[in-house]
This record gives sequence, C-alpha cells and structure tokens, in this order.
Amino acid sequence: MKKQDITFGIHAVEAVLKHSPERVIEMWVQAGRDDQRLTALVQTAAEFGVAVQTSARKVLDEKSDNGQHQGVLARVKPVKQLNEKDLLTLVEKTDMPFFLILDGVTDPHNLGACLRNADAAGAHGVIVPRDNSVGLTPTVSKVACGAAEVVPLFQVTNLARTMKSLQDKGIWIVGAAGEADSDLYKTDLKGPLAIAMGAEDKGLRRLTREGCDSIASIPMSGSVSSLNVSVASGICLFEAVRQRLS
Ligand SMILES: C[S@@+](CC[C@H](N)C(=O)[O-])C[C@H]1O[C@@H](n2cnc3c(N)ncnc32)[C@H](O)[C@@H]1O
Repeated sequence: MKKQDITFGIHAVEAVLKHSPERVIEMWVQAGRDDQRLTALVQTAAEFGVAVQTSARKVLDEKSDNGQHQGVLARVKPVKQLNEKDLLTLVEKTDMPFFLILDGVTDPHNLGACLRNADAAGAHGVIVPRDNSVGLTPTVSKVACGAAEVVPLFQVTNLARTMKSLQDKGIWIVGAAGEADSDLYKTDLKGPLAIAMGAEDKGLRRLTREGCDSIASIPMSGSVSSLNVSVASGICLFEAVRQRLS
C-alpha cells in the first residue's frame, strides 16, 4: 500500500469524508477507543458506504508509519495533482486572487501548518515547486487538520515562470525575507496578491527573490535571526487579511 494513499488523524479523515467522500476506500478505527468523535466518524463513513474495520492499535501504528493517528486511519484515492495550467485557470475565475508561494519547503509539518494557515486566511491556494519540496504526504494532511482537503496545492515545474505568469495576470508578488529593509506592516497587500516564503534552510532562492515585485520583513525584536516558515507565513497571510478587510 502506497504511503500517499493513507490519511490519518481525526480532522484529516473527517475532512476527506466531508469534502470528497468518494475518495475514501476503507477506514480503520482503533479497538477499545471510546471517543465520541470517532463514533461520529464511523457513522459518517457508514452513510457513505465506506467499510470500517476495528483493529488493534499496532495495526494503525504500522499503517500510519507510527504517525499520530488518534485512532483513525483511511485508505484514500490519491488527490489529483494540480499544475500551473490548473492554477492559471483558477486565477482567471477568481475575483481578488490571494495565494501563498512556498519556495522549497521540505518539512511536512511546515507544509501542513502553512496549508492550515492558508485555509484560515482564505487564500485561494498554495503554490510549490514540484522538485525539492514536500508533497501531500499523510503527515502533511494530519498536520493541516483538514486544510489539505480544501486548499488547492499547485505543484509547478518552474516556479520563476509561474510567478511571471501570475504577474502577467495582475498579481503582485511580495517575498518575505527577514533581512529585507521594507516593513511588512507598511507594505500594501490589498490587491491581487501572492506572498512568497523561503525554505527552512536557505530562504528564498535567488531567482524567486528576483521575481518578486517587492520584498518585506516582519520586524523582529529579540535575538533570533528568523521565524519558522509556517509562523512567518501565518503572520504575512493575516497581515494581508487585516489590510484587505480594513
Ligand atoms: C527559517 S526562515 C529561513 C531562514 C534562512 N536562513 C534565510 O536565510 O532566509 C524561512 C522563511 O520564513 C520567512 N521568514 C522568517 N522570518 C522572517 C521575518 N522576520 N520576516 C520575513 N520573513 C521571514 C522567510 O520567507 C524565510 O525564507
């Protein structure tokens, strides 16, 4: 069984059952676990005709690669991979585009948290380079708490080219970098927008940085040199939300 075909954790399984129940092939719940949320999930699964097996914890541990499955795991049909063409089609249909670009994030916990931030901020999607980035793994879905089922993840072959295509459609791209002189809170984030975040180790790659319309930093007071990318993406996205609502 391929790892990508597994989703685990209460929120992640709940989200796939809610948003795309046709993708759920079968489910496992942990024997002896008395949890109302699990009972509700089993009921929902039954409504959609999904077979549910009750198994020992070690079965779920094995199937989830010792992930934090919270007593529930589902085998699902893989989600359709979205590419640059899908992204530009969505942009055409979107009134005030708002995207998050992650330039080479490799930690599944960070991608999961960024998807969760993007969903909470109402972003239309997350864009990542296909190579050197983590994709939609079971851990990403688990950490995203359901957001991986609803926020489109566009995996593009050439990020610099995709950024240019977005700019041609009137989207302003703001890169986030700790050493930038411009203050994020003084940057105009109100129009059609994509915010670009760098990778955990190296930050924004040169071509990505050069492709941005502006670069801004989140002012920092303490002694650390940078924030975790998921924390920084949350701050940037919600500063944009604040400006767009004001
Ligand atoms: C862990 S940081 C990368 C640190 C890396 N050593 C560097 O040179 O950029 C990951 C990403 O989070 C964002 N980030 C972190 N702290 C930030 C700050 N104070 N202002 C703006 N963006 C920040 C940037 O996009 C950065 O590329």
